Amino acid sequence: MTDMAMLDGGQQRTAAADRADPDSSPDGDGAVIQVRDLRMRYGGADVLKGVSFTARRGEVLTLLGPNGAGKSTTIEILEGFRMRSGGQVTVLGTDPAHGDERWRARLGVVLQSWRDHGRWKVEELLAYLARFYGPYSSPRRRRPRPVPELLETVGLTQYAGNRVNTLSGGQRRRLDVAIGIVGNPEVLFLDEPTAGFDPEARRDFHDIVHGLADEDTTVILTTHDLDEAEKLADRILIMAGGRIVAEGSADQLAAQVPADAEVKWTRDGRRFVHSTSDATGFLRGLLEEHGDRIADLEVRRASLEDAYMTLVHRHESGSAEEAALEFAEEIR
Ligand SMILES: Nc1ncnc2c1ncn2[C@@H]1O[C@H](COP(=O)(O)OP(=O)(O)OP(=O)(O)O)[C@@H](O)[C@H]1O
Repeated sequence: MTDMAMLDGGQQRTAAADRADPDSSPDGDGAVIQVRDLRMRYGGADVLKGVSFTARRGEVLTLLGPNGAGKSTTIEILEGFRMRSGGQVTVLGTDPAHGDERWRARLGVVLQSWRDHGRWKVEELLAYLARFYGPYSSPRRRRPRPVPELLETVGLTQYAGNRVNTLSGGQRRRLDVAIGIVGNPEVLFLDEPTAGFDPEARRDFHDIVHGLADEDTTVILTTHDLDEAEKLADRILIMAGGRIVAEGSADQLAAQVPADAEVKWTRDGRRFVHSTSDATGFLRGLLEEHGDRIADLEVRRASLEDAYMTLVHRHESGSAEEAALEFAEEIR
């Protein structure tokens, strides 16, 4: 379903929508999203095998995992675009399988690049979409965002009058993001949002996500960019084989894997590199032996990339179930 199809129903809203406050509280403990034992089966294949997690208001959660891990399927179920095979899911207190237009108006979705309406001008398209959100505005959450502000936020002001089909790939992706946030969502879903972004656009996008989180928007995003996950996420969920095999901040994840630190230095103009499980002891010995002759010293500890690679390799060598069980033990 496209955003447009999703929004067309919203046009039929009655005055009742204007009267009610669409911003009800999240679930009692502050959880905006609750997922318990989520399962998905396509034909005979189980692609989600019991996924559980929660997301709080204003939290940025990143789903990481190799191709086919089940990230998009999870997100699409939360968005209400896909019916699950089992488990319990609530988003803003509603089961996505039964979400109505009011509920949808509180979500923002950035799917694959916006391909329809190529002949529309950027600001016309945004203004058109914006008006569907008006009936769902509330004192706590104004809807929609004003289009000029939106254009400024995503860096498209100078392209406001351009037709959508003349935008570059990265500019279109910026437009996708603008479409995702035009309704000032409480929960924003982003499926690989920065694919095709240049470094500056990527940094602008990171600023947008931080700004949204500051406004108490919960952001769930998938990415294959570990650096991006590290920069953006309050919490990272690593998925493999239809399960969450690890969860935590980038630092917490890095601490979970046994990985050596890498020590680099120069001595008498020569460059050296050494891997060690005891960086402190190694450095003590190095300085005792060579003292002032050591220069350009760098110590690189295990990173998110190390943690990710270790978990993915475990999965590829068939021990994802073990990793998931270990993880389940840890959080018990
Ligand atoms: N409509 C479908 N019918 C059958 N199988 C599907 C369908 N959609 C997805 N799958 C399968 O479900 C599994 C999970 O797919 P999903 O798209 O959720 O993975 P992903 O983690 O998002 O991958 P990627 O990183 O490649 O986007 C894959 O094995 C995929 O082939």
